[in-house]
Amino acid sequence: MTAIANTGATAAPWDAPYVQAPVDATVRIPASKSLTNRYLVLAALADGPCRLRAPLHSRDSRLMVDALRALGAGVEEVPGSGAYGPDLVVTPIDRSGGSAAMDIDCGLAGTVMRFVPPLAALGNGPAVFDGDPAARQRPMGPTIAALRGLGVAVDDGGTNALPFTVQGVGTVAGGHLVIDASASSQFVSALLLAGPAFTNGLHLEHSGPPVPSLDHIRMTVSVLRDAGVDVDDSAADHWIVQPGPIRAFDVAIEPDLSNAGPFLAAALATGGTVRIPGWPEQTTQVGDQWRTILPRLGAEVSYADGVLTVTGGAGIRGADLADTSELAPTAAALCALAEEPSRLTGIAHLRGHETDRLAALVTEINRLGGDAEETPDGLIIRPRPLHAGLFRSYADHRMATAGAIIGLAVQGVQVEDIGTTSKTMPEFPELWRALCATASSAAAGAR
Ligand SMILES: O=C(O)C1=C[C@@H](OP(=O)(O)O)[C@@H](O)[C@H](O)C1
Ligand SMILES: C=C(OP(=O)(O)O)C(=O)O
Repeated sequence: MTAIANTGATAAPWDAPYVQAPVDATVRIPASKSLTNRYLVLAALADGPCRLRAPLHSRDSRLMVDALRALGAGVEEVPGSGAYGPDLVVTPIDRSGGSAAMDIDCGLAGTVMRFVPPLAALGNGPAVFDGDPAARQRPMGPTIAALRGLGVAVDDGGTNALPFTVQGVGTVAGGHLVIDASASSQFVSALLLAGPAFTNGLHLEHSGPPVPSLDHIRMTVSVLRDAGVDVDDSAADHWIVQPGPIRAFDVAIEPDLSNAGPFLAAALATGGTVRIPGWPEQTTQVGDQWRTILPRLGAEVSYADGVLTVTGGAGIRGADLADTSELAPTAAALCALAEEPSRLTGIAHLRGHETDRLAALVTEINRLGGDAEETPDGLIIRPRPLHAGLFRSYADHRMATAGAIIGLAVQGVQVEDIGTTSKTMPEFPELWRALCATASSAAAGAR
């Protein structure tokens, strides 16, 4: 397994397929980034070997695998039945042994830069964390402050950001800890995942403006409970994790419902139909919100026998959408093609994602002639005809896929650095081509 470097913007721009007939496609989506990387972390701390079936194989998951290997976990690829690569068998970290200094490359993965430092604190010896240039811009202060609050030395050269060194001393006492997680839910998830391995467990309290992306914290609590960990999240902004073993597990990873978004969006952008098999009936993934978001934008959505089917109508409606978290760039692309104004709220923290997504979306939609505006906590997007041009990605996979969605309906859109989709879905260009091919076989001018 080799690390995938970010491709940067050096490759030639990608001609986004422009589709003149409705798509009619069934798309099998690769596994969830958020679930894969949570299960990898839990497996590294578990009380025995664990198996991840049909996991994600992307840049972010490989960075996590490499980080856990550096900390002493064994991760082996074994044949499985997933469509997108082997299963993973993880042998947990042996925490009784010493370890040498290690380097952890976080790339641009929030899950690696936030979830792994608490594990390094439980290790022995220094761990140096760094990542892509853009990673050094992402908020890390609450992770650094939390570790210090737990008695772990962190040397960040005074920057409150990557790069930094965590001095693992083998054990973390845990106990009550107050953090401000208003910039990212990942600050909470990271500490909860390591909490059962702290000697006294963890009582984590958030103090500050609201925590975003609460679905992702519910996912963390759910995977911990499934592994036998006692977590009390009954009081808002408090999470109490009892110390104890993380039970070894064998789990099949759900498809990434956030990454299903651009494909489902193609149904609206072309007036076609897209079916996603393997859609879980019950899930903690934020992407399940597509079932409620897309009808508000004018789609028909139905679910039967594990297949989500989305059919677009004659046009795209506008909507007010709150707390869309990582779904926002995809939703914004649809809103840019809509016939009515839309407002996205509750996403101020997207300024600290792979790039400042609010600024990036406004710049790129407006560069194509659109009418998008930043608000303190989101975006307003008004209808205005778009034209051909370059849609820049800012090393952000969801910006690249937003450009692809717009390109379906606007002739002559090029996307800079489509390879950046390898962060969570290396198969994107190939799956998108296959999706678009279902339209070219239909009668041109059918829309
Ligand atoms: O825990 C996770 O897996 C994630 C949490 C969210 O982070 P934020 O809370 O920073 O939005 C989400 O946007 C990110 O893509 C994945
Ligand atoms: C915000 C995202 O990623 P990360 O896990 O790097 O925070 C995302 O995938 O939209």
